[in-house]
Amino acid sequence: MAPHNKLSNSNEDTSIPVVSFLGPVSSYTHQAALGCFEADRYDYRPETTITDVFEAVQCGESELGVVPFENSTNGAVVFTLELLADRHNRYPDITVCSEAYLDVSHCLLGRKCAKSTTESPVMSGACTPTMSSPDPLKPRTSPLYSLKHIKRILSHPQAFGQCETFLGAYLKGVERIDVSSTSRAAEMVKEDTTGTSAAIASKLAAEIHDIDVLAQGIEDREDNTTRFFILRKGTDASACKSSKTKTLISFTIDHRAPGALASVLQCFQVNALNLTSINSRPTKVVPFQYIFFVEFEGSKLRDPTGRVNKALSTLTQYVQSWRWLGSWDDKLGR
Ligand SMILES: O=C(O)C(=O)C[C@]1(C(=O)O)C=C[C@@H](O)C=C1
Repeated sequence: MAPHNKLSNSNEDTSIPVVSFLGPVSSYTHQAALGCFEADRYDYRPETTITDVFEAVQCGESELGVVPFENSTNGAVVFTLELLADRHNRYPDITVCSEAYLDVSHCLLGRKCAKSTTESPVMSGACTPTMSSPDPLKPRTSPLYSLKHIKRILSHPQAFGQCETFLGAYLKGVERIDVSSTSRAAEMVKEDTTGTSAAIASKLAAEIHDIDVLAQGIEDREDNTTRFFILRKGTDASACKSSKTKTLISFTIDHRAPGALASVLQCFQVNALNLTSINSRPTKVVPFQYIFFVEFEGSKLRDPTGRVNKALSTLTQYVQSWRWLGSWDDKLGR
């Protein structure tokens, strides 16, 4: 990996690789990055948006980038898919070289209500069975303090989608504001002197920004997990060391040709390659036509049976365009 970040002017090469991540510090992406790269061997650089991470890697400012890809409760991170779709060829050299899984447990962060810190939190009527909702979902946790003073909730849109049951029960109808990350939400709540804003963010964000934890474990599911991609520029032939690997491709097809998508998917079936995810985003050329993303088990870079490269060469006859987006070691369950 080419070193970039010079620490001194001496002839001795003391440079360390830069890792960009969706910041600010204490975002879940930051926590995922910390689990992948030893803090003393890498220069961590927080970026404001996922786009900034892609740009830093593409222009060579950063050797590696960490971005969220999907969540087990709320699905794909559309911002990342949009960038991987790369409609204007802005990130031609970006590939996925690794992945990381992080258990995600959210807190509601804010200021305890000055008047009612001892008041027991009041449960809304959302859990009471009604004619229209005879079997309402029960949140996994209840607030530690009253939430009566909360007028707005800030978070990353992904995090809102992972906490719907808690929000529906205790903060129904409260305004939601989408921000670039959960840690940015925590920063903004810290800055709000009225004390009426709350953030959905991590416990680490509460500690770093010195704000109160009003509720914890507010995610809908205990097994809430987010998968992150590690990006690099170009190909790292040594990215696939394990016997379990994954590959991601994107492609477009002729939407008028019946069975075009089925023909592409069949290339994987006939080569006994198991699919692990399928996503799509609009082409933004013709309405309701899509760029597809298919992820499957196997590596283009280390392909002893030749099945991956066979599938990839066969699918070229069914697609209008396609792109290999990377092969890496499967980290699920490790
Ligand atoms: O906002 C953050 O802290 C992030 O790192 C982003 C992100 C995401 O986009 O999925 C990461 C993990 C959680 O799923 C919620 C938000």
